[in-house]
Amino acid sequence: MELTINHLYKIYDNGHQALRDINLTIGEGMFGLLGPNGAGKSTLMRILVTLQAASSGEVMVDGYSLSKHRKEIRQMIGYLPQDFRFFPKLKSWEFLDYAASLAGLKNKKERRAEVDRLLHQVGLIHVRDRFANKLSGGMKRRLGIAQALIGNPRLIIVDEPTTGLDPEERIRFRNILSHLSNNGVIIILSTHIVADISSTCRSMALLDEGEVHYQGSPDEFVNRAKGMVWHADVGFDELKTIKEKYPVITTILR
Ligand SMILES: Nc1ncnc2c1ncn2[C@@H]1O[C@H](COP(=O)(O)OP(=O)(O)OP(=O)(O)O)[C@@H](O)[C@H]1O
Repeated sequence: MELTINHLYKIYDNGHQALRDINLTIGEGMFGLLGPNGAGKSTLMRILVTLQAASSGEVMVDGYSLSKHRKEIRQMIGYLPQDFRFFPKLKSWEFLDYAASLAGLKNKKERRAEVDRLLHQVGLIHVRDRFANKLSGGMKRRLGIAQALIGNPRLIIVDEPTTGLDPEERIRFRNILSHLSNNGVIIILSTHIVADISSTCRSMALLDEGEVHYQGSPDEFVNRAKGMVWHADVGFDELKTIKEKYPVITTILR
């Protein structure tokens, strides 16, 4: 299983160039995509899951071309979008059951078994009867990843799943992904948070203003940055000034 991105560009209708000549080769395991707000991470992810077309360039997944074999590639994909919402008034298991039936699991008994397997996998079996929109933030993200796992996808794309989670839930979520990544699948994790990547990903890319600025191992990335990285809580105006003076690796909106 391999994903290759060659000379990918995205220019929005308003002329904004969101991706510029992206070239990446991503193998099995967990791949981290790091970058500040507006770097182009979600744009890249939406292109990879076929929700949005690139302006030019090519993506190959396991020998299939994204432009020519959308159907085949869609069958391989599990996706947790950044702004994932649940239907109100559905219990956790009902939500997954509905998502599984949309995904083509017609047999009711098999579907129920699959739903319980997924709930176990993400540590939510004890809240299977709780309404999905009443779960904690971390539980909601785990239910989101459970829906992304329906049909055993081989390419799992997760867009900023840990933003806003407390440290314990963040680690729990990372561990679920890390565990999944040992099964011959590709997991692409987009995040603002360096620790999400350094603790779990085999390789990574740093994206900023639509361009790849680093590609390689998280260890090397952290080593290169040692002694040169600062953390600061700043307002929008101050951030502008800082950006003019220093390279900003990542930003988190509070
Ligand atoms: N539909 C659109 N039309 C025009 N510009 C867009 C559109 N969607 C996104 N953009 C712009 O493209 C750039 C990249 O956006 P994108 O959402 O991919 O960034 P991101 O790295 O995911 O940021 P965040 O972490 O804030 O979600 C941003 O400057 C954004 O304003």
